[in-house]
Amino acid sequence: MSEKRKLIFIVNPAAKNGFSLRIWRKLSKQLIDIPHEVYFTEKTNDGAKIAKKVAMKDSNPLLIVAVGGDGTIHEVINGIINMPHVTIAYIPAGSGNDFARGFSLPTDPLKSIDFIKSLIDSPATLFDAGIYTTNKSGSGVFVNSVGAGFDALISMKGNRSKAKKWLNSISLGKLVYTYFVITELFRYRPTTLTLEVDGEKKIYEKTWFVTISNQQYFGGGMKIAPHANARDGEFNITVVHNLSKIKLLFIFITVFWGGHLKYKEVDSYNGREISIRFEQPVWVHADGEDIAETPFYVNISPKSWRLIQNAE
Ligand SMILES: Nc1ncnc2c1ncn2[C@@H]1O[C@H](COP(=O)(O)OP(=O)(O)OP(=O)(O)O)[C@@H](O)[C@H]1O
Repeated sequence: MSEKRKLIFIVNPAAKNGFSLRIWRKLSKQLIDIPHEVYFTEKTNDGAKIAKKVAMKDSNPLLIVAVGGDGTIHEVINGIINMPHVTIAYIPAGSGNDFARGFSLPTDPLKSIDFIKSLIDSPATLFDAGIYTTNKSGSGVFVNSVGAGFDALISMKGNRSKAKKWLNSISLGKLVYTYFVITELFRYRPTTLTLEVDGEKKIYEKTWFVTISNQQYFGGGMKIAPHANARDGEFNITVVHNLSKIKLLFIFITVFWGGHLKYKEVDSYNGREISIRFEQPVWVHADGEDIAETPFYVNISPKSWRLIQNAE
């Protein structure tokens, strides 16, 4: 069913080291004749707070467009989960863009505005989200993936790196992650992982990481979960365990096209309720944002948010 939506933009001016703001300045010129409101985030978690506030004060149909990277869309969806009058659209202006890839959206921000303008009042698609709960930092929503172990460590190191800012300014921000993969590989000690998936216990020795995916991509274009489907009411779980550092590096390369699944050290299956515990606490990320340490718990929230996705 088609509905008349109020258009709201939430812009993270800092995403990809200011690229997002430059994009927004260009895009806003194409919006002169369309009524809309704009809000700018100033710090972490503003995306969730602004989205929630806007959605709570207006019960009419809203189209909230997040402008920024995966962290920005992560925050905005956290603010509007389970609010049926809100539909989301996205302009990718960050360094990773896994959300745009995984939800089949245009990855060129300048093309996204035409896409959004043409579909502003068209029917939206309902998608699943994941809910994580940690012991120390409470709970939250994710739409791409959560992960614990080596991948979350690399994500944390990359997010905190000063070099990422500088490299982003010359569009080479992803190199930071490759650098940390290589340096941290020699320090990291894989440990025993205990998963409980829909009531079934699974123990993996020498585990590098576990990723629980709602859609296929993570880490800036790596196809970690080729079988993930954000509309099937399930997560796809990937465990990488019991392999040498050299083989991990080799498998790391194959993840870009999803070739890693054929190796015996990579386990992959679906699940809905998962508890994750490592022998020693390890880092946890949600949609590439650092959130906590293990243990934590994840469950699916089926069809809990709406996205302008395509013309069909
Ligand atoms: N005005 C601001 N100044 C500084 N940081 C901000 C501001 N607004 C939001 N943030 C924070 O910026 C962080 C990064 O944003 P985002 O993830 O969208 O961009 P990115 O890191 O460039 O892209 P990606 O996650 O796709 O690699 C988020 O954690 C967000 O909370």
